[in-house]
This record gives sequence, C-alpha cells and structure tokens, in this order.
Amino acid sequence: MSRPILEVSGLTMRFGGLLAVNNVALTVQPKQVVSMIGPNGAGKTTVFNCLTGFYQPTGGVILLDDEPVQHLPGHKIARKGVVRTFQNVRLFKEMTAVENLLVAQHRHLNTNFLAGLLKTPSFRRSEQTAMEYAAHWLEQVNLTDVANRPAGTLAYGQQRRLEIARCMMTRPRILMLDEPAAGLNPRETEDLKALIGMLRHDHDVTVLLIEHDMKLVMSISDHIYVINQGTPLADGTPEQIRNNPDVIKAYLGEA
Ligand SMILES: Nc1ncnc2c1ncn2[C@@H]1O[C@H](COP(=O)(O)OP(=O)(O)OP(=O)(O)O)[C@@H](O)[C@H]1O
Repeated sequence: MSRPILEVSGLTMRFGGLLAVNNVALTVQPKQVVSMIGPNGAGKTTVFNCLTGFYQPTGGVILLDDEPVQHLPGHKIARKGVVRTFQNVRLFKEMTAVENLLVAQHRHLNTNFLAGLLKTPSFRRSEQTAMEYAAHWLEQVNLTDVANRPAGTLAYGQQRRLEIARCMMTRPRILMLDEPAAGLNPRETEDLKALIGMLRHDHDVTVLLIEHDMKLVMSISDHIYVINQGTPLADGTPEQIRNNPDVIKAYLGEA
C-alpha cells in the first residue's frame, strides 16, 4: 500500500468545557474515498474544521504527506491542495456559474497589477487558460448550459455540483465534502456519486466525506470512520461497518 496522503492521530478539540473531538485518528490513502459518519453533533464538522486550518486543534497531529500541518492557517493548508465544501451551499449567488469558477482560479492567474492594466500578452494568455479550465469544469459537472446564469437561480443539485467544480478549479489533492447529498433528490444523489467516482478515477483526487445518506456512504467509500460524541466508535470497510454490532445499534439500525 502507498504512503497515506493524510494521517491524523490523537486529534482533540475542546470548546471550553465541551470536548467536541476526542482522540480521533484517520488514515487516508491517495485516491481513496473515506467517509466520516455519526449522529448530529458527533464532531464530524469540527474534525473538518481542524483539518482545513479553520480551527487550531487543542491536541493531536495532522500529517499531510508526512508533514505536520496542525499549526498552519487555512490559506496555507488550502495551498497544499486541501479544499472543502460546507454543509450549506456557499456560492456567490449574484455571480454567474462561470464567474464563480473564475474567482477560484485567481491563484493560478497572472495577477500582476501592471500586466492586468496593460493587458499584456501573458495576462491575456493566462485569462484564456482560466476561461478554458472553467469551461472544462462546467462540462465535467454538466453545467455548460447554465454557464451564464446567476448561481443563485440554479437548482439546488446544480449549485452543489458548481461548488465541487469550484473546488476543482484550484486543482486540489484532497477534496473534503461536508454532507454533499443533503437536500438532493435520489437522481441528483446518483449524479453526485458518479461525479465523485469520476474525480477519483480521472483526476486522482482523494475524497473525504461527511454524509448522513447511508446508501451513498456504503456504495462509495473505501473506508468509513464512525464517530460518536466526539469519540471514535469504529472504522472499517463498508462491509465491516455494516456488520459491526455497535454501529448497527447506534446508527444503522435506524437507517
Ligand atoms: N465553535 C464552536 N464553539 C462551541 N461549540 C462548538 C463549536 N463548533 C462545534 N461545537 C460543538 O461541537 C459539537 C460537535 O459539533 P459538529 O458540528 O462538529 O458535529 P457534527 O458531527 O458535524 O454534526 P452534524 O452532523 O449535525 O453536522 C457540538 O456539540 C457543537 O455544538
């Protein structure tokens, strides 16, 4: 097996008297789809917030390609290729779908002020490349037809796909999706599943998923971590998790 792209040990996050994340460990191999499940308030989003530098964890080690990153701010972690979506869609609603993708591209653009003012050939080339890349991703997520519509007017499932495309504009290595199927109908969830599979197979992306839709989790994950009240309860393949008595009792029994 290759070296883990992400290895988390002893991750702990305390908010005053509340231990929201207690000694969580995760090992993620490149190109895997790894899911985190657990009831509401289990601490899953807090783990995401620690992994993306939004919170500085109270304790623990986060290794990205063997390099400790638990002390780094969010923008530095993003630069290392870790990007995420949020539970609630966070698009620029007044901007068109394609504009939403172009704003994510700024790091790869030639943003030299003078070059932009003078519209130098290299600036134009970099603008052209950004536009082509945005068109590519709109096509990949099947949104070419609505490229010029304000993002806020798109159907919910389309907005979710646009968010993923926006993440992909930054050429991530790890894509973290927080409840991407929430609010989707069964067909949109199937589209999402196909999209995640395509990202992994065609774009070498590693996917970390928080999701309550057990059918999706079971069908797409290589490995699943179960968290309960901030504490790891079990981890394993979908088959192992499906047959784990503690998990059945705590979660799957009601699904
Ligand atoms: N910034 C914060 N300050 C104080 N408490 C917080 C903060 N963020 C999260 N919590 C608390 O930490 C616990 C874990 O919350 P978290 O959102 O991580 O759970 P979750 O598993 O993602 O839940 P859900 O499935 O509902 O999204 C909750 O009790 C929550 O109220």
